[in-house]
Amino acid sequence: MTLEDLGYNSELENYRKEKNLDSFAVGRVISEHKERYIVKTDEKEYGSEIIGNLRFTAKDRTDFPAVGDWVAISEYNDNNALIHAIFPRKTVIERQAVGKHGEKQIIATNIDCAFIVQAVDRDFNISRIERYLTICYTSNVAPVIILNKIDLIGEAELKELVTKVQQRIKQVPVITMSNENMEGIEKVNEYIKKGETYCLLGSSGVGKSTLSNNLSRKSVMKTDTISTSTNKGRHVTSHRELLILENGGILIDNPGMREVGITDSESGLKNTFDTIMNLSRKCRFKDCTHTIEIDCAVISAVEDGEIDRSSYENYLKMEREKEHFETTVAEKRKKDKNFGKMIKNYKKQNLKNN
Ligand SMILES: Nc1nc2c(ncn2[C@@H]2O[C@H](COP(=O)(O)OP(=O)(O)OP(=O)(O)O)[C@@H](O)[C@H]2O)c(=O)[nH]1
Ligand SMILES: [Zn+2]
Repeated sequence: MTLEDLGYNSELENYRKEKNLDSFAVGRVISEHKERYIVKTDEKEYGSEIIGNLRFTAKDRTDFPAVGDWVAISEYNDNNALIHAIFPRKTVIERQAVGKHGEKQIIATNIDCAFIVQAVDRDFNISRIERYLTICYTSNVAPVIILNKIDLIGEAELKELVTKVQQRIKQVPVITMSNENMEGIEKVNEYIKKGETYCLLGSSGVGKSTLSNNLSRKSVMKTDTISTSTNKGRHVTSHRELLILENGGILIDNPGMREVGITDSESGLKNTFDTIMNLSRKCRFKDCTHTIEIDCAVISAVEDGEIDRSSYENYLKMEREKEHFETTVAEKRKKDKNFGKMIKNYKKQNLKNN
């Protein structure tokens, strides 16, 4: 195993030299659980935590390591290491943090290409594909659509589904496959290049784990857990979330990939709904919301059937989610600022009184 097998490249090596990180070892975060990280190097895996300085300078959760990150570490015993620095992230897939409005949570970093997996039976839903697509475009991750479980439907039905997808989503490759009879798996493999990192996005039950098993050398997914002793004498067991695939690609399979909410996804929405975006230039009002305005080019196009109505409705829904996220962030900032002011005044007051 070399670092290159894990996706290390000259860009990262240049950064290491530039920042004088030569005295540290380099590894990739392959799992995270409650601020304990498993970092894989070319030699072994370490249970790791971050150094105090990294914690104190962190502005929010996104400054903490995440699965997929490259990190500089120092070994402090055979099994454990300290994380001193996180290398710059090429891409970041993040979502609205569960239960914490206006906060982001990183799901995985440094992903080159995402497979958006959907099953052709009950799960099939183009709006959901558009949602994952928006997430990909927001994070600069190249998308590929996989329609799985094609063994469950007939050829004609499949053809119809593919046409439907391609009518609404242009310029994204669509692969049809089955884990059951292995049809189409080789088409998935064609997209996987050595040293590049991939992930599977999709709802529960669409066949992601089965597919990653089929793509990886060994069936390690659900069976293989690793146990790492911590400095506190505890044992942490965690699933490996990063796999090396048969043809040298790296696959991140992370539980967070199942439900991914919209954050500040301006660029993602623009790319996913490019037809709507292009048309909106023809609306009478510059700030047209394409809902109630007169002379709205988007509404006209929906009425003429030029834009699919469910695609339009999906766009409006995600736009609202995006706005909700942004408003919450703005309100939070204001609150934090007011709180900061209060502390400052309090300190001033204290100085005066003493
Ligand atoms: N008929 C059929 N069943 C499949 C196919 N792929 C997966 N399955 C079945 O679908 C079920 C769910 O598959 P998983 O691979 O666990 O799905 P998942 O997306 O990983 O689900 P989560 O782990 O909950 O996110 C299992 O019973 C699989 O055997 C397929 O191509 N055809
Ligand atoms: Zn409009």
